[in-house]
Amino acid sequence: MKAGIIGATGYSGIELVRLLHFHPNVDLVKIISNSKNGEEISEVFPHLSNIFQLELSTLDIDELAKGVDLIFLAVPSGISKKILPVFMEKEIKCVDLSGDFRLKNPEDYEKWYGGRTADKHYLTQATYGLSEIFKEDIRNAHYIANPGCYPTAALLGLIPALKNGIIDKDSIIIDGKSGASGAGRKAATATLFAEINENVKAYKLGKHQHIPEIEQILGKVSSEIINITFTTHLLPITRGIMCTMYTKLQGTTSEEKVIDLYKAFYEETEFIRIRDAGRIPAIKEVSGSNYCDIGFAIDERTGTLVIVSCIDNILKGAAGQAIQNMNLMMGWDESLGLTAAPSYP
Ligand SMILES: NC(=O)C1=CN([C@@H]2O[C@H](COP(=O)(O)OP(=O)(O)OC[C@H]3O[C@@H](n4cnc5c(N)ncnc54)[C@H](OP(=O)(O)O)[C@@H]3O)[C@@H](O)[C@H]2O)C=CC1
Ligand SMILES: CC(=O)N[C@@H](CCC(=O)OP(=O)(O)O)C(=O)O
Repeated sequence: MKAGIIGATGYSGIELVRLLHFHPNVDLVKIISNSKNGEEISEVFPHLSNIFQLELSTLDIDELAKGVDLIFLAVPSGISKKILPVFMEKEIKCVDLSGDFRLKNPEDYEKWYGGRTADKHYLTQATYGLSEIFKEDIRNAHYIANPGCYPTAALLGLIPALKNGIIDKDSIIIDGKSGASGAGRKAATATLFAEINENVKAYKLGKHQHIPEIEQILGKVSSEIINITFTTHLLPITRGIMCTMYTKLQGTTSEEKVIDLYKAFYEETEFIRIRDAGRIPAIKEVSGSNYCDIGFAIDERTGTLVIVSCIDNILKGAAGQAIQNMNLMMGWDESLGLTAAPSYP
């Protein structure tokens, strides 16, 4: 199958290039960049020297549509909503990594992202691609709204407890922490070395664009209105996300019972690893892989279940999950091209 990437020079885009080059069923034939038009990808990114050669070109939608079966859009939110509808009209399969097609309520998009949402006709055609939770919908989809990085970690950690009624839906607090690559490759003061090194900052308090996305999906799986408290922090590391989640338990239970429940919930999945009692995951234990590792602790004094969920933001939080969704859409094994173990340390 022939694939193309729009936004191949960004952090998610270049990770898609690396993963798709080694994917057994994909021929990566088009890589699009406005800023590096005409340059060889391995000249712009020397880590690909002697591995992958292809010239970057500017976006010509008609020409691109003629040459590929599937497109990945790895461009900023606000850009995809202008491009994806054109591919929808041409019935070319797409996986969009941006936030433009995730929120189904136009008012939410306007409030949290700013600007007008995509037309409803196109918005409703995009399937939310949280691979493990909406597998059957994704298998039948043509267009995927790939989840945000924080929502992937948070939702995979919360959904089994919420769906099984073991936590109070009104008591969800998510403490999210991300490496700097989550902010993308564009130059910005907030992600300068001198700003993040030996520092940790909280940001976008009560204003993060992933709040409505997490609430939308928790609401969908529980059929209830869910409001969360969500705070994000920037860590002095390159890759990785940790979401530590605090929720009140409904009644009493044990860590072993919670672990058994999660292991049963994710029994059929490839990339979720549920930790045994007392073994809390760390970012380094998933970095460079498509895994999401989840661990638990119960604070019996306060009746609180603490859930810790870790992913690599560029893999399971972006390019890795995008490929997992492509595999599902194409009817292939969902782990094709994604079997690398985490790189440690
Ligand atoms: N980084 C992460 O951890 C995650 C990112 N995402 C989402 O994935 C998408 C890509 O993110 P990321 O890789 O971090 O972003 P980057 O900022 O690293 O890269 C953005 C890419 O988009 C291209 N681009 C920028 N502006 C335009 C434009 N106006 N028209 C067309 N192309 C444009 C740039 O290429 P050029 O200027 O060369 O054309 C570049 O290749 C975003 O929507 C982001 O929200 C989702 C989950 C996690
Ligand atoms: C560290 C950092 O800045 N991370 C970004 C994650 C961006 C992202 O994935 O956002 P989309 O929803 O637009 O895809 C943030 O917190 O906004």
